[in-house]
Amino acid sequence: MSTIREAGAGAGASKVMPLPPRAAANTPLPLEHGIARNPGMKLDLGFLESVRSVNRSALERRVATLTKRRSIKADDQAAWLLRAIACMDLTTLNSNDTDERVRRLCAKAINPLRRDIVEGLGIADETIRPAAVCVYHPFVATAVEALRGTGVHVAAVSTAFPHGLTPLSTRLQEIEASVKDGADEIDVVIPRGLVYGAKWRELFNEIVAMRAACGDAHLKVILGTGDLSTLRNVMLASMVAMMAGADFIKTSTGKESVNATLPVGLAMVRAIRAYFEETGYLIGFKPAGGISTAKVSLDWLVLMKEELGRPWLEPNLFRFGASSLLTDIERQLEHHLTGHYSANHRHAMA
Ligand SMILES: O=C[C@H](O)COP(=O)(O)O
Repeated sequence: MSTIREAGAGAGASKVMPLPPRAAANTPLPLEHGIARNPGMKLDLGFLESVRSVNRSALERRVATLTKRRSIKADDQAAWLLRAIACMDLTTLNSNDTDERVRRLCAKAINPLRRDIVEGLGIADETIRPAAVCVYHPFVATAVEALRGTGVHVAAVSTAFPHGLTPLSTRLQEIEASVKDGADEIDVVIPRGLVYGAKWRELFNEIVAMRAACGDAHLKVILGTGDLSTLRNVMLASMVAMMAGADFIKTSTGKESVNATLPVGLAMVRAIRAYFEETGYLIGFKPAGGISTAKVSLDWLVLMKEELGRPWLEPNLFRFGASSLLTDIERQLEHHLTGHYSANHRHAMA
């Protein structure tokens, strides 16, 4: 039987960026899991203006180094894949979603791995589940009911997902309705035009209002990076979202023609680091869209570990937004145990 070591303790564990010391100097607000919630700050236009350009080839080189030179093998890999499940927002955002489909997805979230795999891995006494199920607003109440008492959060995509193009008042009402139905995480999408027009103040004010509408629900701000044209825009939009009080910044809706990519993710992660160095607050990161293989999920985990450190391997600071990743992870874990791959249809819907 395999022995599972804690993800982050084995391969890929070297050269972790030490956390800068400023966190201890702050006295931020208490929050569940011991992470202080980002209260936001004043919009710092001077900082934004100081960001001239972002070096794409340097980011690409860094990503190549991280993903090619660091491979995670065997038992370490199984542990990291279990970590990927724990950091997952198991998602369905389709035009043909139904209550029944959402209930099935919630059942999968409660038991993400087949019994024989759980027993084979020797983790029957552990509870490994995705961090959240992510749905459209009409299915929030269904998901809340199906997941009650399990510890799995319910995330709703709000604010005219995936484009963000309705009046702000309508988008705020959407958030309030999802919170009222029981969503404790709200994924909002920004109107990309505010970024093209460098309307940073307007973007900031919108996100501040969204954060207020969320109340205690956590706010994930989706940038739609595939639409933002430049890495500088990605960096600036990331900073504005964090200054406005985002708990997480998220790459994509999954509906853009280009979704989560590692170099763009790295630019956002560097923005998280800069915000941390400025304020002492730890902001979460959620790559989403097109992350469907176990191998790619490992690349993202290594990136987080190497760039930000161990705290960003926890679900309170890192999530995958993914609709089909769990299926491949389950297949890889079965392969780890048996040496064989089974067909996708042998794994319950994810
Ligand atoms: O926020 C999550 C994404 O919409 C999921 O995208 P995906 O279906 O490509 O995994």
